[in-house]
Amino acid sequence: MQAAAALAEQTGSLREPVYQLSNVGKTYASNAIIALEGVNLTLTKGSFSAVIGSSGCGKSTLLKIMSGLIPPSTGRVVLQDRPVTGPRRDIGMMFQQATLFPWRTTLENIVLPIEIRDGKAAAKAARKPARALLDLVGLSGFEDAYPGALSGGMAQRASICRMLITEPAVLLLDEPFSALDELTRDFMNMELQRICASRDATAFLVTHSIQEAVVLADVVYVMKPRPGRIAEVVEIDLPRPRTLDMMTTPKFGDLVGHIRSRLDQEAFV
Ligand SMILES: Nc1ncnc2c1ncn2[C@@H]1O[C@H](COP(=O)(O)OP(=O)(O)OP(=O)(O)O)[C@@H](O)[C@H]1O
Repeated sequence: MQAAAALAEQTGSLREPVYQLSNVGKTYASNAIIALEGVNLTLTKGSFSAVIGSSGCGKSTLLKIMSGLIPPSTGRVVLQDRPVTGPRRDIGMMFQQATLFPWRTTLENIVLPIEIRDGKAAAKAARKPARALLDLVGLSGFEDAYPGALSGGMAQRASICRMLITEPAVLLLDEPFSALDELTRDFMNMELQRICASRDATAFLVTHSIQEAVVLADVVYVMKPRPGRIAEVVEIDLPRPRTLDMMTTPKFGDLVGHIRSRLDQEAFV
């Protein structure tokens, strides 16, 4: 019992649920494809979850439903006790590309969600917290730089700030560093862990990399296609903070090997 309680604490399952999906399914009307079936998952406060699966297993569909962009065909999606029926202020999103506007400075890009939501005066007031976020992600001094002058990693740091400025309850991360080179990606993953821990953020990551899922997540959801479903939930009981050195340990290798064995091999390199 004690061991179970310790594991539950480590994986965050003793903390309050933030985001809950119950029996979520999606059938696209245009082609009658069952993209998702019977998906159940709970994200607890401060937890980091990852979803991995071969191409076409429904990861994007799941993320679109979670972000409120498309409705599920069946089931319930609840964030902070309220059903998700469309895009919401308390949902933060980050994509593969930073999608910063090139004609706005870094600071102006970061406060843009506030400007759209609450107007120019509110965006001006948000400059102070935006500067604090730039400091958090190591971009102090780049407030007035235009995106063209930022590296790929720096641009993604700026988009982390833009995601965090509205203080979302959950962060939905769609392969945020997959366009970066491997070294930068590893480094940014460690940065993401640090930033999430410092804000007690609840995060959900879609990735094609088993290593990335294992090094970052408390829980990895392994998906399988036709119909898209969660085939296994793997708890990652590695200590925190995670380090890149951990990736060379036998325990890490065992976890990666286990997840790999559950996936359709042909979709992974
Ligand atoms: N808008 C849509 N209309 C019809 N079918 C769709 C639509 N979007 C996705 N699908 C189908 O749903 C299934 C799941 O697709 P989805 O894009 O969610 O998978 P994925 O795991 O994100 O794939 P990938 O890793 O290649 O991005 C696929 O069979 C796909 O063809």
